Amino acid sequence: MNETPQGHPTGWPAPSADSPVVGEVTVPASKSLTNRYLLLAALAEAPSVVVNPLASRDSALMLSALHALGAQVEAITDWEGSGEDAVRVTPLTRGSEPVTVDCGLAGTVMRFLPAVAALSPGRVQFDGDPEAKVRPMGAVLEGLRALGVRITEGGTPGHLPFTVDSAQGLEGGEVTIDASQSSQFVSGLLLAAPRMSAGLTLHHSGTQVPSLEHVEMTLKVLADLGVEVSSPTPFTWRVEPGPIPPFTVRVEPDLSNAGPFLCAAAVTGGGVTMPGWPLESTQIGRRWPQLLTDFGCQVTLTPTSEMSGSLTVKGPERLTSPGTVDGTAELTPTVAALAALCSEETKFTSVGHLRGHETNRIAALVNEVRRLGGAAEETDDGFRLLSRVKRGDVVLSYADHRMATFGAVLGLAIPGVVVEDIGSTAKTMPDFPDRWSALVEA
Ligand SMILES: O=C(O)C1=C[C@@H](OP(=O)(O)O)[C@@H](O)[C@H](O)C1
Ligand SMILES: C=C(OP(=O)(O)O)C(=O)O
Repeated sequence: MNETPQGHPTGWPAPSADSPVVGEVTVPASKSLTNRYLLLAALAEAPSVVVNPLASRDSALMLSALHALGAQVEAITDWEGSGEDAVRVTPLTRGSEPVTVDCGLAGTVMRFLPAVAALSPGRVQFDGDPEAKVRPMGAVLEGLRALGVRITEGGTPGHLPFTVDSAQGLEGGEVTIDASQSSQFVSGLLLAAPRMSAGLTLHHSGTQVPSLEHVEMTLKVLADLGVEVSSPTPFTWRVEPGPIPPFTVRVEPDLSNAGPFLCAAAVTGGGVTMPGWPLESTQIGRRWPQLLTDFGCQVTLTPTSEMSGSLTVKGPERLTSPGTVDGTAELTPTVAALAALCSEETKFTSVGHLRGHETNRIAALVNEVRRLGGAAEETDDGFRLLSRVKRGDVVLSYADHRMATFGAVLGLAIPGVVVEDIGSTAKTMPDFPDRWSALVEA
């Protein structure tokens, strides 16, 4: 194991592959879908059941927050003999006493729950990890203020911590925000909108919303539960007011977290199969088959039921860069691991908002590629990977699960990679090290 830098005395020696990685793997449920369903269950008319929810730090933070806001949460094992776990959520009823919500580092908690908190009278204090206090929150707070909610900020303006204080609940109506820094600003307001007495018409004032797939996911989840939603013009969304009927839903696997496992085949010339791949999905990870093909992999999806299929990725002898990778949002660190192993240059565009993710991912990726002997530089809307990484070293994680898995993927191809904090993967996949070893060391 390599020496780690001062202040990081331990680390996770990433397994390196001396032969192609071959195997079958499944991944836990989607973070984005789990947290949307849990939130909407807490706003529904009667108890709802979320089957196969993600069990990770981000979903635990969502459950604790909904509980603090007055929802009851019950874990069910072997739901109806299916062998799968589930959570039953009894909708929230708020008392008037002040409550605190710990957002940890979860964007879906810090951006989605302020509007939920504002639906009922009372004060809710939002706080989170030190890394969360630099993630942008301004558009959520300004949007709520424009809807009549009192927000008191306790730190840097436009950031955690803050208090949401709603005297009468939320009437809704019409509001304009700038969601250029995160699609979660849009989703957060839309998810609470059915319970606003006038519903909500939301306009985005900028030219781009990053990760629009996640807004599409929000609209689809609402529509599937019977809420009337529309997008009369680009960057305007309308959610009609009305009850959310109780529901039972099964959560899809997390296609973003599938990425590192599929990349294990890509970077070792191996073959990885993932059963249960949804044939249709609103997750941005649906882009993996195309992305992997663009880097020279052979990808096949064989339907095994009406809903899902078996996805197989076969890695090439040598990865080749597609040149430009555009708008990959939360997939970017994993795609960057592929690009960092290509001899050709790769330009990542329309991902400038990653500076407001779990860490400044643009700076983090450029730093870590350079540490491993590659050349990289930041651009306004992303970064360029200019030459291949050459040697193993410590890969810092910056408390970011996707930087940790970036290190894991590189470690397969470059011996001597040590991931500084593999524990950061607990955000969305607490057993990542075991799943990784089971696939790559089999
Ligand atoms: O709504 C969601 O569940 C998410 C939206 C995206 O946020 P950004 O638009 O800030 O990238 C994504 O990166 C994040 O991991 C999850
Ligand atoms: C950006 C991410 O998370 P969050 O939901 O905290 O924004 C991510 O998971 O890559």
